[in-house]
Amino acid sequence: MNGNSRPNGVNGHPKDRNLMSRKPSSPMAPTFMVSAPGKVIVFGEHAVVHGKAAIAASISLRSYLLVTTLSKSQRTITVVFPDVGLDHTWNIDDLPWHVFTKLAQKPRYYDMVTSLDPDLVQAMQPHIDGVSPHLTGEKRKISQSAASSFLYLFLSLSSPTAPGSIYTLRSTLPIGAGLGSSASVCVCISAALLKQIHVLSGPHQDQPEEEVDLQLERINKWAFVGELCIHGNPSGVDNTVSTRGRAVLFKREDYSKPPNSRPLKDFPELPLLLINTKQPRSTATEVAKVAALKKKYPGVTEATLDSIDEVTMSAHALITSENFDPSSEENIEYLGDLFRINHGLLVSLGVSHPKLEHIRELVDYADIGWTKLTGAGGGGCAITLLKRHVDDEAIRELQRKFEAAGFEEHKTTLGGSGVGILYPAVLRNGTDEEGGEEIDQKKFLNATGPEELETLVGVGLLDRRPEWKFWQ
Ligand SMILES: Nc1ncnc2c1ncn2[C@@H]1O[C@H](COP(=O)(O)OP(=O)(O)OP(=O)(O)O)[C@@H](O)[C@H]1O
Ligand SMILES: C[C@@](O)(CCO)CC(=O)[O-]
Repeated sequence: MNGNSRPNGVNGHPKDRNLMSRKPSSPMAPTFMVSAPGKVIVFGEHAVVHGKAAIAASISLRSYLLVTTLSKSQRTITVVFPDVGLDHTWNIDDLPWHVFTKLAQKPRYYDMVTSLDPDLVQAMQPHIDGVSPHLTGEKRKISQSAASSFLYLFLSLSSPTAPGSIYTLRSTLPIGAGLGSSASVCVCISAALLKQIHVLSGPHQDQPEEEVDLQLERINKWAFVGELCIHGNPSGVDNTVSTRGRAVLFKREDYSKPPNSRPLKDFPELPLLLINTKQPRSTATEVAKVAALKKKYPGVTEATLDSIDEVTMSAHALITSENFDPSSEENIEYLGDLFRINHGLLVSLGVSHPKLEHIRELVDYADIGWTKLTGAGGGGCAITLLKRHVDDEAIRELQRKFEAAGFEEHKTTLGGSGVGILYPAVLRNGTDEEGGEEIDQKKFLNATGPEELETLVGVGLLDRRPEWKFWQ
């Protein structure tokens, strides 16, 4: 462990924490916040890792990262990610900047990085080993992988002269449930660090489309690098939809080139139920399972992945056709059939879970829709596309059965905004504070649960908060 690292440990509820000692004196920049959404993969998970197409849409559950710049004399960076029990401080001067003298060249913020640098990963390791000593097993791994992703991006994008800062992250997304929690965190980290090194312009009204696109691509590229630290082998679909929001058709055939991602304008507001098995799993493990299957049965696995590609492209053709009408029974049934087929193919790839099958069975018995797993599977979430004209009581009955089985329903909407910024971190929030309510770390950490967090800083669904700005 790096002797100068200071593992602080998160003990108890954030409300108990005395954060006053952290309050910066004469900060060098205003406190600001960034936010990015999670996603559902509607079609094509796993196949997308192997160069096939996927359709994904952003959801209204999001991560929020508050950046507090310290005074000039405070030469530390602190990550406070209470959702994963992470609270750690590094001295900026002790970080392994020396590794860049060995590397051919330090990556520049506009470079395209498609793999992790093994020298940097190795040099970082002693600074990660001491993170979250109060946790053990899987919990420690989760906490350390979030720290790795942050530190890799910090070292790549910042410099030894970076201002001391505190990065506080909270999310309304369930972690490791297939809803892109890691991607939304990585998009937040990328956007915050790029903002701090002053290489993001806007967002502002009338910003030309190409300029907006450039900023989003910059954020997306580094978010992908963060995902590399967590996942091992991400396709990039999650960070792309988290950065850009709305819905995309995504394909990455050649990992050394940028992916092909096409926005899906007017993505339909499909009548979906989003059910969480609450069975924990890791995306990296599920992705590795498919890779192992492909190695063992290359022909069969490739044919299965090709079939998933056909399903995705068939759904895409329907959704983008002129005659598509989401209120048409025939169209919904067509998409429903594709849900069922896509799920069956994922089952044969070995990435379902008995609890996901239980959700599917309950929906099938009720005969009110079509179900598929979403995200990496192995647990996590399933989505059910509801049939037209389903009786409300039948849905309530099903919801009771989900609850009795220990599953959780997430209420969310599809296709919202991508990465956004609140600069400075001040919201009107209906308070008497002159100029609005300043969001400081204490208030941010004290918000209990997703609802309070949404109320305090949420991007806002129905009553959009005008202070949040988006590149769009
Ligand atoms: N709220 C959070 N705070 C800090 N780190 C987080 C948070 N949410 C996710 N992470 C990081 O992301 C990892 C979870 O990523 P994983 O890919 O396994 O799940 P996911 O992104 O939710 O699912 P999927 O990739 O299937 O959509 C955690 O191990 C942690 O490192
Ligand atoms: C399983 C996967 O296809 C989706 C995870 O949300 C992995 C990826 O695309 O990186």
